[in-house]
Amino acid sequence: SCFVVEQTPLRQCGHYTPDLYSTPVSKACKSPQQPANAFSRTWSLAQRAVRQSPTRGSSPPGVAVRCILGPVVLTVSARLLGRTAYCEADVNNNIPAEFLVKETVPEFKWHVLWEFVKPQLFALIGAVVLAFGAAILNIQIPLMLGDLVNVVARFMREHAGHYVREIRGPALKLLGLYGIQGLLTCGYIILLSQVGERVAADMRKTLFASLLRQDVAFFDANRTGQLVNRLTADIQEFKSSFKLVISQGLRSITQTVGCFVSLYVISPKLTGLTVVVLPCLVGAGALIGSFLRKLSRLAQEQVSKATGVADEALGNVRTVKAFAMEERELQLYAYEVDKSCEMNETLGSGIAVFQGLSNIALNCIVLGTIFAGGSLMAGDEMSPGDLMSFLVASQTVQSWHFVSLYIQMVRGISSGARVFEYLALQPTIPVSGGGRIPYHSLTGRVDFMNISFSYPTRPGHQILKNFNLTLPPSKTVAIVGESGGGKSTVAALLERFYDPSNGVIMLDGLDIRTLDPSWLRGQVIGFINQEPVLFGSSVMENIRFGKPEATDAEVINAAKQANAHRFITSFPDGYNTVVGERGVTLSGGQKQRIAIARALIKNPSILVLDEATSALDAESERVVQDALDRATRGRTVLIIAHRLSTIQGADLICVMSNGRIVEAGTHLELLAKGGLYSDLIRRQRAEAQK
Ligand SMILES: Nc1ncnc2c1ncn2[C@@H]1O[C@H](COP(=O)(O)OP(=O)(O)OP(=O)(O)O)[C@@H](O)[C@H]1O
Repeated sequence: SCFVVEQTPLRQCGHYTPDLYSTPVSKACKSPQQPANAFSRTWSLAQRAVRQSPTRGSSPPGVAVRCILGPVVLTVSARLLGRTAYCEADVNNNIPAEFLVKETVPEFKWHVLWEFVKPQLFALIGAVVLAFGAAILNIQIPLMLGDLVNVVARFMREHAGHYVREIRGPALKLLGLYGIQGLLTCGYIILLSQVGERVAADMRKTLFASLLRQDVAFFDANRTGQLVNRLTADIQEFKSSFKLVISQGLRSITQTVGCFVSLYVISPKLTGLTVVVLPCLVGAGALIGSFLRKLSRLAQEQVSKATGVADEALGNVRTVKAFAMEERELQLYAYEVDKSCEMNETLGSGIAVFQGLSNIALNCIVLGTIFAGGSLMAGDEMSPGDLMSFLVASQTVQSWHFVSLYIQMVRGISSGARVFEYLALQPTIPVSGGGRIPYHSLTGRVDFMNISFSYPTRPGHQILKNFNLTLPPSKTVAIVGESGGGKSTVAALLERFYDPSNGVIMLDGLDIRTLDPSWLRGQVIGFINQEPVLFGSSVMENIRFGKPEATDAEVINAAKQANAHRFITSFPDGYNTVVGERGVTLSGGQKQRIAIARALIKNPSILVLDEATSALDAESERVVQDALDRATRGRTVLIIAHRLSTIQGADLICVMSNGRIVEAGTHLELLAKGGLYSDLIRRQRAEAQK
């Protein structure tokens, strides 16, 4: 019998196996029955068999039997060892606790799986046919071994003819069969690996696209880590199960004839031979193994890289959405996923070659044993039937595999169902689609009309109540008010991160729900917030995020407008300076100015500044404020402000309280009024003097 070595994490149990599916070895080794135990159990069974089971024929158990069957037992033991560990590894696969303990299990949708499998149908059918062929050969091989033994037996009985000449024919036939079996095994594993990797890659891309499409409210309700896990752990689990169930399931069903073997024999004489042969095989296996492990590590690193891209995009989804960059993030992710798909396919092929070679090697041990042991049969110490029954039985110890297969199938189905659950989600706010206003006729007037709003995650907590506000074209309007009063919520509604529960937001007299959100966010509104989020790429790429098609000259021009050009060019790598994850290598003021350049490069008609300078020290604030003053010229501007000093020049200042505007006017008008605004000013001055 052959087994899929790729999924047998024996490495740290003292045996080599490449871990394609990254099953944690510690878990695999912690299986209730250690492989070493399996080996000694097989060994002791073999000894008992020698003591308790005399051969059915007249020949006494003697040297010949031991010489022939000893290495065969070792071979089969080695296989059983692998098999046992394999089964246990399956049972102890690495499913994080959160995935094992689930209150509700979503339904597995076969038609969705079909959509992913359909493009790989030919490869899948090929894999099934080859696997089936390998399984049929696995049944044939012991029978042919029996024929071979009969030739040997006849020669022993009749002592006629030339031994080597007589045995050559069946031996070559068997050798050919081993070769074909190895090829079939190699072929179906390559195909299955290809199908598994491509289905998984397609699932990852589709799931990522589906996640990026979701509303901001969806991300309020779900933890990014969990989403990323669905992209990684769940799909990985599903892929492993998919491959395993097809390969092992098919073979087990085909090969398990229902017979259990209890004929294990020791051959002290041939143990010496085995001691010479096995280390060579183990050495060769270890060599190939280390190569495959390296491949496996690289492939896993690539998978993590892809996950990193997804994690960053999903973690910064507001920024991605504010720049309508869902499509670009999807492309970046698809690129990394395709790379990891390619590496995993190479790894799969390596494992397949290893599997084929190990099958040939192991089978050749059996052949060698019979070849060598045949000469010992001359002593009539064993009947051919005994040998046959042993050989056949060694091929049929597969039935215990069904249990682990079933467990793996259940895991695969629940992982798949969790993935499909997110694929089926439909956002309430589409990413794109809807009307656009031609650039030359867009004035940038915004009207919030009778807006009421509660966040979907807190439906009982009303943030805005009959909120009314107009942003006149090319004017600057500032909103001030107590913290948590709903100022940022106004900006989020304008960006269409959420839709109001009641009321309408108009852009140039058109309900923004009828407009294309991708156009609105990508071209009309420039959004700069208190803690700008940068991506871990170069300064150039970060600014270009605002307009992917921008030339270098446009990027530099935007940086100049944002007062950023001088500090960028002072870096040794200039615009190619990599800013580190989330821009950690830059100061707050530098990050802010790059964010301003990123917003300005798309030349937005409306600029939303959400406390853009409140996190900066006085010097940085001055430079950034200077950049903002330049940036706001000629645009409709909404400033959400905490520090009242920065908004005194605004055309209109609105004071928010209890979800609505309670005061509005210029700085001087509001001061003269002596209401809430002048209170805020007084309080802030008092705090500054402390
Ligand atoms: N994503 C969200 N989900 C649920 N509630 C939210 C969400 N974002 C904000 N809130 C709640 O909405 C209310 C208004 O928040 P918002 O950020 O609009 O206030 P703010 O006036 O901008 O406050 P600050 O000046 O402190 O930034 C707060 O009570 C806040 O807890």
